[in-house]
Order: sequence, then structure tokens, then C-alpha cells
Amino acid sequence: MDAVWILPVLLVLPLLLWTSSTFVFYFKKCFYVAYMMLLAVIAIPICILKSGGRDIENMRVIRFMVRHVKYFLGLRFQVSGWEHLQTDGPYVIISNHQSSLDVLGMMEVLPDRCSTIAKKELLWAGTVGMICWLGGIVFINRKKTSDAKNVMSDAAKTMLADKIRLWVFPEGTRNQNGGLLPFKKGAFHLAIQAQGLTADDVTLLSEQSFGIMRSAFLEISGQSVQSNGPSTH
Ligand SMILES: CCCCCCCC/C=C\CCCCCCCC(=O)SCCNC(=O)CCNC(=O)[C@H](O)C(C)(C)COP(=O)(O)OP(=O)(O)OC[C@H]1O[C@@H](n2cnc3c(N)ncnc32)[C@H](O)[C@@H]1OP(=O)(O)O
Ligand SMILES: CCCCCCCC/C=C\CCCCCCCC(=O)OC[C@@H](O)COP(=O)(O)O
Repeated sequence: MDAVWILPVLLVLPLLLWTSSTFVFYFKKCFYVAYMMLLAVIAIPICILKSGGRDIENMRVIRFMVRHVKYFLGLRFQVSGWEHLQTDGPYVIISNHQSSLDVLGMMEVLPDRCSTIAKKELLWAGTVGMICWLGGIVFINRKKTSDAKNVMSDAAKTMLADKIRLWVFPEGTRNQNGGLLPFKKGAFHLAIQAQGLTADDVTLLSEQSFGIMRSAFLEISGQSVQSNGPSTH
């Protein structure tokens, strides 16, 4: 009767899910990580067979495979202004960064031929790390600014030569303090190269973008009516 312990677990699990929003939160969090790992296991051979290795076209596979995950977590997205991304040529997308769930929102609107900048530690996140590498994600070492700048300069050249788009989280880290962290400059150094501006434009571009994102963020946060679980995730 080795399996006798399963019965209490089967009884307690629904009870906890029903009564404790904190439990639901951590349950969803574990599910999210495990499920993304599993999806990556499936996506890895598909990407390799389709593109033969690291290729930005693999982001289409990743985008397709991630889009349904929101339903399991009870999340929905409202998208506006999507048409502005439907232009030719390279550009830089910036967004705020609150948690790993941002990946779901990203996949909701990710244009074709668009990859992202991520911390190099993500490369070691098991199958998720591997799928990120296959998707052409550009990994930077945040502790070594000069290395990171070099990597981003190379990314800028690829962006222009191959007409790809890059998604950057200019706060440079996750932030759940109800506002925006000051922006790092890398995204704007990329953008000036895509738009034919000069290094003198970086500060103004960064400040304007910060102002626009901050007011949009505060407006959207003001509309939030529902909270489910601990504030850090
Ligand atoms: C089926 C599949 C299954 C599921 C699998 C799921 C897969 C999902 C797939 C895909 C989704 C992936 C999602 C991943 C998400 C990850 C997100 C993250 O990891 S966020 C952390 C990393 N991101 C950044 O850090 C931002 C980029 N960082 C920067 O841009 C910084 O600027 C950086 C690192 C380059 C330097 O940072 P500094 O801390 O030194 O600060 P500064 O003030 O910005 O720069 C210092 C000086 O250097 C100049 N500088 C910066 N960049 C420059 C450049 N490129 N050229 C010249 N000068 C530059 C600046 O102008 C500044 O100079 P002056 O002080 O103004 O004089
Ligand atoms: C065997 C290795 C186990 C590793 C387990 C962790 C793997 C995570 C798995 C699934 C989550 C799927 C989405 C992953 C992409 C989100 C990455 C992310 O949000 O990284 C945080 C980074 O932007 C900022 O980092 P910090 O806030 O500075 O820190």
C-alpha cells in the first residue's frame, strides 16, 4: 500500500486551491516554470529541424507555442496600437519588466523577426535557456558594461544588416515597486542606429520614452481592479 499517501494529497490539494489565494499563487508559479520547461522540450527539436540551429525565425515557433499558456494561469491581454509594429525594417521595442510572466505579454504582440536582449544567466535555465539561444536572444553580461556594450554593438549591426527588430527591457532588471526604474541607455544606442539619429539624441530619446512609458504605466495601473496573491512574483 505504498500509494496510500496519495489520497490525503488528492484531498488536500483541491482544498488548498479552493481556500488559499497564496497557495493558488505559488501553485501557478510552479506550474508556469514547469510547463514552460516542458514546452521548450517540445520546441527545441522543432526549431532545430526547421532552422538547423540558432535563427530568429525560431521566435515564430516560440511565439506560437507560448500563446495559450495564459489560459492556464487565468490571464488575458488587452492589446492596443499593435498596428504600429507592422512596419518594414528594423526597430527597437522597449517595455517595463515586472516578472517572468512578461514573456507571455511579449509573445502576444511580438512582431516577426524580433528577438530580445537578456541577462546571460538565462542561458543556464535548462531547456528554457536552450530555446532562448535557438531563438536568437542576445545575451549580455550586466556586470561587465564594456562587454555588454560590445555585444549590443554587434547586435546593432545584425539588426541593420538583417532587418531584425530587438525588444529591450530598459530598466535592466525586474521591478515591482509600482513605478519605473531609471532607464539604461543600451536600447537607445540601438535605436539611434536603426533610425539614423546620432549619439547626441540618446539622452533626449531616453527621457521622452521614459515619460511616455511612465504615464502609460500609471494609467494602466490605475485601471487595475484585481489582485490575486502576494505582490512579489
Ligand atoms: C516554447 C518555448 C517555451 C518557453 C520558453 C520561453 C522562452 C521565451 C523566449 C523569449 C523571451 C525571453 C525573455 C527574456 C527576458 C529577459 C529580460 C532580461 O534579462 S532584463 C536584463 C537584461 N537587459 C538589460 O540589461 C537591458 C539592456 N541593458 C542596457 O542597455 C545597458 O545600457 C548596458 C548593459 C548596455 C549598460 O548598462 P550600465 O549599467 O552600464 O548603464 P548605462 O547607464 O545604460 O550605460 C553606461 C554608459 O554606457 C553608455 N552606453 C550604453 N550602451 C552603449 C552602446 N551600445 N554604445 C555606446 N555607449 C553605450 C551609456 O550611454 C552610458 O554612458 P553615459 O553615462 O550616458 O555617458
Ligand atoms: C535547471 C535550471 C532551472 C532554472 C529554472 C528557471 C527557469 C525559468 C523557467 C520558466 C520561465 C519561463 C520564462 C523565462 C523568461 C523570463 C526570464 C526573466 O524574467 O528573467 C529575469 C530577467 O529578465 C531580469 O532578471 P533580474 O530581475 O535582474 O533577476
